[in-house]
Amino acid sequence: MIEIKNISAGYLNKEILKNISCDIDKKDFFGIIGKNGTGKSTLLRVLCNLIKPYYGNVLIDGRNINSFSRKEFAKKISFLPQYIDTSLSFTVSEFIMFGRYPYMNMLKIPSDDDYAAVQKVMNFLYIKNFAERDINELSGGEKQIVLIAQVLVQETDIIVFDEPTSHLDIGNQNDILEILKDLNEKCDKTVILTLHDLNAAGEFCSKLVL
Ligand SMILES: Nc1ncnc2c1ncn2[C@@H]1O[C@H](COP(=O)(O)OP(=O)(O)OP(=O)(O)O)[C@@H](O)[C@H]1O
Repeated sequence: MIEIKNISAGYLNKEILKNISCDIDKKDFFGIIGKNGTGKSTLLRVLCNLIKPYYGNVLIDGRNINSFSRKEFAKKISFLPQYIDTSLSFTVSEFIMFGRYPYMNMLKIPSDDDYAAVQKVMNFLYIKNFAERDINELSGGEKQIVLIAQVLVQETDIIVFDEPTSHLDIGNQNDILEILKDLNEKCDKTVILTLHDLNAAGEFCSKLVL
């Protein structure tokens, strides 16, 4: 259970979110919709502890998110931002492995468990055949699935996506949303996402906030 309590937040002294409260249940496929620039990404950043609110709190299972260590928090909640730089050259399996950072020791050498987790996610998303390809050679839709793989390999109960279907054609949008729905229904993940497609939001989300 996530409780967003009376959040006011923004950038420098520009307040974007004013007194926002809502509860997100463990089983929710929770959609956030709204016009451009209304603060959807800002709310996700607050939820993922990337920016501090001016006022208010976010609690996960009754615990204030400020009380988690970075690694502890990264095992609880994973986040796929709207824009992510994939310009550096990595193979798909190397790129997915970055998602295992909360489980690695100071030397950052992947363990057998880390390799097994990457394989498991690639099997789940049917992308094993991409494993050795350079991430920059993939199409937009293929890359999006690899980004989701990196989030999943973090093995958190809560996954947060900022517009996971933007820039995708309708077929790919649907495929991605079906994957997220499976994660929610079959793998018991709490899914929180922003969407612009109101039809898709209505079809897939169990709860929507505007
Ligand atoms: N890093 C930042 N520094 C300063 N202002 C920002 C920053 N990020 C966003 N903003 C401003 O905060 C407001 C809300 O932006 P935000 O990205 O949260 O909106 P959004 O609802 O997610 O928009 P969109 O649907 O276009 O992605 C906008 O006015 C934006 O210009």
